[in-house]
Amino acid sequence: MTKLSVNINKIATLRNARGGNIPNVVEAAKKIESFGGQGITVHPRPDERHITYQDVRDLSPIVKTEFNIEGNPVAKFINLVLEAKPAQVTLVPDAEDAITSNAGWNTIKNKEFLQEVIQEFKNNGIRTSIFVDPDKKMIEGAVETGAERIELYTEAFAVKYAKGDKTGVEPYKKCATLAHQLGLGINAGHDLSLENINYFKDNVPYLDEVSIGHALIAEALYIGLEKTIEKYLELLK
Ligand SMILES: CC(=O)[C@@H](O)[C@H](O)COP(=O)(O)O
Ligand SMILES: NCC(=O)COP(=O)(O)O
Repeated sequence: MTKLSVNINKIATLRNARGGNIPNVVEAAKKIESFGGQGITVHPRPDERHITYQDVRDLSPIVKTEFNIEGNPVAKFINLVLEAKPAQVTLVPDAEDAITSNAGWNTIKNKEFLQEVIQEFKNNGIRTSIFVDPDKKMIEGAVETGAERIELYTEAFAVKYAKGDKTGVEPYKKCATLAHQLGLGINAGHDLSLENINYFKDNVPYLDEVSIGHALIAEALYIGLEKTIEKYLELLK
């Protein structure tokens, strides 16, 4: 079974639009868990445009499933993660001004840096995952960093799938098989949705977990959060 971790960034985006506390991200996380969500993902960005550092501190004691914090491991982020002690940290090489995550790590060029950061998280009992493009060389490089998992960056698959081109899944199949052979766990995320998740899941082996936010929160506007989560869980069985 592939676990569903719900990314709640967009709930914070809505809250921040008015500056108050509606919707409340802590209450939303509790509801998501009560609806069957198997994890909560947040991606605090340096400008705190959605999830704030304080949100991470508030969520940390209340998340009962798997708490996953994503971000670029700059000093401020590392300190926050060490304080929050989530089950998993996902390292993403996103630039400060990027509108959203737009590339995976070059695991070869950044090997020493990643080894150092990953070791620090491991010493603190936090599972590490690194965001990578579906490129075999980057998967081989990921093993060298000491990360326990990779998160396959699924935007390229999602873009092709939306155009009716199902071949976009091929590199993901190959990379997931290789990653599994090399002993890595496999997560995936970015632009996954009710439209494409079933095809991805059925075609990519050894998928431990997907984190889904943007589409899931948008879909919930039409059919409600509970029903949306139910549908994902059914498609991920
Ligand atoms: C790491 C990743 O894939 C991103 O999808 C991310 O977590 C979403 O971030 P935004 O909500 O800021 O677009
Ligand atoms: N790691 C990917 C994630 O958490 C959610 O990405 P998206 O569904 O908001 O594109």
